[in-house]
Amino acid sequence: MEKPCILATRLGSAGGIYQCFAPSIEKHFTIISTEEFELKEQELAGKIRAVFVWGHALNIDRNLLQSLPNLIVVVNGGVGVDHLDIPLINSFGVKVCNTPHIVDNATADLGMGLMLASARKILDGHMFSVDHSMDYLSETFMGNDVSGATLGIIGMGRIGYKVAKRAQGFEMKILYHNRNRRPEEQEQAVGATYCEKMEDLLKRSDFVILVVNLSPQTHKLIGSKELAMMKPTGTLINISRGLVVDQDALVDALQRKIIRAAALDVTYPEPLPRGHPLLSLPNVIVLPHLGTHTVETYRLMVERMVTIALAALSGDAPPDEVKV
Ligand SMILES: O=C(O)C(=O)CO
Repeated sequence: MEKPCILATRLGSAGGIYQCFAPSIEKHFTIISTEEFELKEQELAGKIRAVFVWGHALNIDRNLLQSLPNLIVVVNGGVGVDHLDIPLINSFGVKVCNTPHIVDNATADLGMGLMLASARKILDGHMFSVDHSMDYLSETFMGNDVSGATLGIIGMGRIGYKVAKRAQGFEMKILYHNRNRRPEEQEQAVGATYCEKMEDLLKRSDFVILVVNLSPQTHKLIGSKELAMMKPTGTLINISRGLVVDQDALVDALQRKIIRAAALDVTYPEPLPRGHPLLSLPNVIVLPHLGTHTVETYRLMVERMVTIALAALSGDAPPDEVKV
């Protein structure tokens, strides 16, 4: 029997780094890459039952949805679905699902990695080892302690909580700010103290990590006013979405030494264009949104995406449907 088709961004492209995950999809589906779809839209459109999407790689707009009459489900690899117009997709009778839980550890690990890399000048040290262009004893390499420092977590959902667990291992003092306070036993389990006002957290933290979803409430949540509340020795770490921070305000705060450092997995746009001021500032680390990028996490994520698509196609309620 002919397998149903899925339209997959990134995964399908020949030789793409995600090619190694294709076999678990191909057990059940034929993968149509976006490139192939563009070339043979007339022939393929009616066969596509699911779309697998990672981030902004595919714009699922009205035109695309109109061209896929038999589409049942859009499955997002990762938790954040701010790049998807869910009401529009649903208006075509198509469900949207994501893969929460699976990405939590990898994303929390990366947050810790950014904090350590920034505080301990790990990238500067590597650059020195490569080209010896700096003085080994220069203050460039003089870092700051993570152990014992105060970490402020803004957004205490699943990933924020995982960050807290890790920070506990580093004997950090942990503050958090969240729409809803966690039950006392959960706070105690990771030694986290609730700050009802974000301002308190900003003033008291050595490291502030952003772990919120992007929403109208969190859009540019951190601007010049909030940055000015941070300690001059403070570091901002962002593993949520670029747009949670006003990037111009961040550049200004770093240039004027209002805060000491920033470590960003996410920016807008992604990647930042060459020559962007954040890329040439000292004390700034910018990654190209690597939060979930581990072989193990991608393998689990792709398997989960297959499970979701199979459920949706068989008419069952798919797991992890995102409802708005
Ligand atoms: O899961 C997601 O949405 C992420 O962006 C993790 O970095």
